Amino acid sequence: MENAKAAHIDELVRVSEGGDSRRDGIITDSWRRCVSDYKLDPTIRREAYILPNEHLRLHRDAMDEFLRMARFGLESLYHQVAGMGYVLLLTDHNGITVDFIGDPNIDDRLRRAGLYLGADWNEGRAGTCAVGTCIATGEALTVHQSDHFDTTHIPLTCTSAPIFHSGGELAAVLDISALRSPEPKISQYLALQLVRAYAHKIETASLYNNFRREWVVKLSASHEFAEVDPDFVLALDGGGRIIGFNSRAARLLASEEGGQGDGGQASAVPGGPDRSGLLGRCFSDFFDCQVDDLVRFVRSLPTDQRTIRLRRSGTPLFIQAMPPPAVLIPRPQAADEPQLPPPLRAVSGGDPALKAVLARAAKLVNTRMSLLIHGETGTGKEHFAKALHRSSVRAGKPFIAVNCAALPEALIESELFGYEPGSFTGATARGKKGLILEADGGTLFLDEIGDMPLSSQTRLLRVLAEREVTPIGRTKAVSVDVRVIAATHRNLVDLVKAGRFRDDLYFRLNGAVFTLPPLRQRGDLVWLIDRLLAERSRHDGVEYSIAAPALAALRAHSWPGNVRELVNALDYACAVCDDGTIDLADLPEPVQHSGAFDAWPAGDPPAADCSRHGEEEPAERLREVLRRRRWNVSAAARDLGVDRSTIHRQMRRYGIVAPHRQS
Ligand SMILES: Nc1ncnc2c1ncn2[C@@H]1O[C@H](COP(=O)(O)OP(=O)(O)OP(=O)(O)O)[C@@H](O)[C@H]1O
Repeated sequence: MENAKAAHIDELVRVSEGGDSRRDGIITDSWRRCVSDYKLDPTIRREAYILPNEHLRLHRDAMDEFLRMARFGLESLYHQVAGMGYVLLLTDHNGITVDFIGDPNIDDRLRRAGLYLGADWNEGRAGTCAVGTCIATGEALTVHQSDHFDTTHIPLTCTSAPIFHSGGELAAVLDISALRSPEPKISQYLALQLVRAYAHKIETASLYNNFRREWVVKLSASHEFAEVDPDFVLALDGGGRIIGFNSRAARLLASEEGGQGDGGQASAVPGGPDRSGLLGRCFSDFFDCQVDDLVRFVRSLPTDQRTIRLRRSGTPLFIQAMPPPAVLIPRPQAADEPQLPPPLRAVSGGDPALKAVLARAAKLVNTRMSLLIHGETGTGKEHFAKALHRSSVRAGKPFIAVNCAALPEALIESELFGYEPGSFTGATARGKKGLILEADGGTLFLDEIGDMPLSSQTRLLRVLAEREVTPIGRTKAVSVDVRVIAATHRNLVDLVKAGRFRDDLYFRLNGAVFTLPPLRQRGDLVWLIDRLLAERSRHDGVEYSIAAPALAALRAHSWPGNVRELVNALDYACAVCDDGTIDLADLPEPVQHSGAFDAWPAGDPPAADCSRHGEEEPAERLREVLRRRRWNVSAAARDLGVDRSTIHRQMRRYGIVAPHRQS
């Protein structure tokens, strides 16, 4: 053994003085650095150095989030090599071991060898070693037995790979080491491939984590792997500029710049990723694809047809583009907004027309006045009536809803007013209380009141005027305390004119008329989608989210069935989507096909979609996105999942002018 050490020192001295060596160049270069740069003396043995706990804590704290994220990668790798005598180390960019997994049965031996938490493997202190030399070169490598500079470490075999931050700086080193191993260095070849693969996984996971709110482009030579395990990953800002990359992407683009076009062989370019040149460069400088075309790739093109080419080498790559998730932020209540009772506040996300309706309704919740709600089918008339009821002092009493259009004319009176036992043919022996009396103390909601027969209207009028009901077959009236809220999608004035609706009933009802806007005019569609999905998530125990193209299609749809249609569309989408993410293809056909991508670029959105009170909200939203993206139209288009021409058209429509174009 002593002879072996002496021979090792001889070799070190000879090589560091410029002599030949059969070792890898990366090892002999490191030996020479150790002697000339770090002034290490090969004849002096240095034991492994373990940092005191308080110093180690500082190193760990500095990379807390990264450590949490990398831990899963470490554990999966350890699982792969369990029982083979390996220890896993994760060091920071200084070579300090900040995480470690090893066999606790040999804890003491590992600690003595420096294969332990807190060990310092910087090349300047430990000499040539896998971690230190990996830090010095940016390369993955194996430092096997006598490759080590310091004779203390000669028994070890250590293999390391670098993990880079998304901007190219070294973040950490992943190392897999063993106290003993077979003599030939080739025995560590698989360890080298494994450690490279896991370093790549951790690096890419960290990139996804850092750029959750930006475009992430995944590229691979194989379409099957482009989604699940891409080689090359880039993060782009809204303007299509590169704001992050994994090291394979950096190597690929660096080699493309150098004209070598290595076709994506990740390890072909020595020296680690290009740390300076990529950030801020345009995606389209490197690929034959304008960044605006990325939108196309998140749509329904089959994965095996989603290819782009590197501009210089022409190498084809399969692409997957992940748009930023839709930003669904509930609007905070402005300080000057009137305080609404919570059930009424929950009806709107800030649509101006609806806000005015709710503010007026809040003042009337506890009056005895009858109310009339007008609005297209599915606009939420009953929903609003319930919110009024829940906001009132009657909240603890019944809310009885009657659909006048669904009740047969012959039954409407007996259902509403009730009857005495045996008062008419077909009457039950026990009689019936009637819905109006059922609602005593509470609210009676008469849906589709325009369909109520004239005779019933007369009796209803009496209930409203005299606050009493006379059940069929009874002579004496029963007093009743109900708040009547009626609703209709019809024009009651036209019905009055046609003699089909009593004018005195109309006048009694129309003291307080609320008109609910159709969904296509509401400016709080995104809020409503968010709210409905949150409800659904709570109900199903699944966290639903919505992809930008799907959101764009929902925005572009004209919603003839109003909120009911939206509820149904989202129910359907939640049922068919995978992993809780609603994509364009998960929406019902009619919604998909009136989506922004199909309908808007060809022409303006339907004029009816933006009538007066609906306009403020989308205009403000568009202005906000443009401001956030510093008036970069392409970036705003990508955020909203539409194309640039749509944004320009919408800007003209709402009179929005970028500050640098204002005269
Ligand atoms: N603001 C809202 N928030 C959540 N869900 C809503 C909202 N408004 C309406 N809905 C839902 O939309 C659907 C239709 O609402 P509702 O039945 O109240 O409409 P309507 O105008 O009374 O319909 P119709 O005229 O056909 O009777 C219901 O499932 C309701 O729960």
